[in-house]
Amino acid sequence: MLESNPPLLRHYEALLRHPAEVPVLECDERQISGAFMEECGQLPLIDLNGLKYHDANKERLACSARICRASSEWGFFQVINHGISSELLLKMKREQVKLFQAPFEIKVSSGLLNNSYTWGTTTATSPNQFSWSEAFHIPLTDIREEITYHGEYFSSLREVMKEFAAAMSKLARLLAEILSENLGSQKGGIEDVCDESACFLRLNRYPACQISPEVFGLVPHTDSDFLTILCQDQVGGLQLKKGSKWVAVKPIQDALLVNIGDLFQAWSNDVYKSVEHKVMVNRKTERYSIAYFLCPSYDSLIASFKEPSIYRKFTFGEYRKRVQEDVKKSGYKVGLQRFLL
Ligand SMILES: O=C(O)CCC(=O)C(=O)O
Ligand SMILES: [Fe+2]
Repeated sequence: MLESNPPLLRHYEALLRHPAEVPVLECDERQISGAFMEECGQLPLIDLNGLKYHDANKERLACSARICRASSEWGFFQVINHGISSELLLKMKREQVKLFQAPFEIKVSSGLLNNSYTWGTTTATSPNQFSWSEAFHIPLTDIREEITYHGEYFSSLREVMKEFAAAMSKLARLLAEILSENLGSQKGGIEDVCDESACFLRLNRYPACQISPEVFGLVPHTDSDFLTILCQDQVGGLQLKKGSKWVAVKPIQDALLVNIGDLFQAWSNDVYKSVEHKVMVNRKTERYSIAYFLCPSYDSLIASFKEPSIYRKFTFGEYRKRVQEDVKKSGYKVGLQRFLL
C-alpha cells in the first residue's frame, strides 16, 4: 500500500543536523512545556442554550456575559449546545480521516482541493519552528465552487464540508456579534466587516510521533483572525497560555473550542485576548482537528472601538502581509506588537 504519511521525520532530522542561524527566543518553549504544565481545571465551559432566547431575556444576557468574560480572562472557552449536531460532527470526522488516508503523493501533487495541502513547516529553519502535522487549508469560497476533488472518490466530502462550514459560519458570526455588541457596536456591525470569501477551514492531522515531546504538533502561535472555532477529537494535545503557564485543554465529547484572534484583540483594545496556543503530539495516537477562521475582507480597516487606542489602525491585508514577511525573515510571527502605538 502507498504511504499516506508525509516524510516528517526525515525533514525534522535534516533541520537538526543543519539548523540555520536564527534569532533565539527568550526561552525554549519545549523546555517550559513540561515544567509549567497544568491540567486544565477551570477553562470556561459555556452552555449556549441561553442564546436561543431574545434580546433582553435574563438567560441570554447571562450567557452573553459568560462569553465576554471568558474572552477577556482566558481568550478561550468551550461551548456545548452550540447547534451543530453530533451527527454532522461525526460525518465530518469520517470524511476528514478518509481524506488524510489518501497516498501522500496524491495529497501533495494531484491538485486535490486546489492544492491546499501543507505538511511540516516550509519556513522552518530550526527544529523548534517545525510542526509535526499535515493540513488542508481551504477558503470557504472554494468549498462552494467547483474545486478539484480528485474524481468521484471525495465527492461526499464536498457535501459534508459545505454543510459543516455553513454551520460553523453561523455559530462564529453569532459569537462575534455578541462580543462586538458588548463593546457597544451597532447590531450587524461585525457582519459588515466579516467576509465569507476571506474565511477558511483548516483540516489538521497530527500523526503519532515517536520522538514526542521533542517536537511540536503545531508551534506556539496566536491566530490572525477575529475568532476561531475548533472541533477536536478525544486525543488531546492542545495547550494554551494562561499567565506564564501552559494549560492543557481536556477534550469534551461534542463540545467546540472557541478562541479570540489578533483582530478582535486589536478591535477591542485588549479587552479580549488573543492567547498563544500550541499542540503537543502523542507518541502512539494520531490526532485530528478542524479549525474555522472568521476573517474580514482584506481591505477592512481594523481600528479600536475606543480612544486612546493601543494599536494603530491597519487593514487585514496589511496585517497578513506583515506576518508573512516576519515569518519568512525570522521564522517567527511577531503579530500585534508590530502595530503598537
Ligand atoms: O489542532 C489544534 O488543536 C489547534 C489548531 C490551531 O491552533 C490552528 O489551526 O490554528
Ligand atoms: Fe491556532
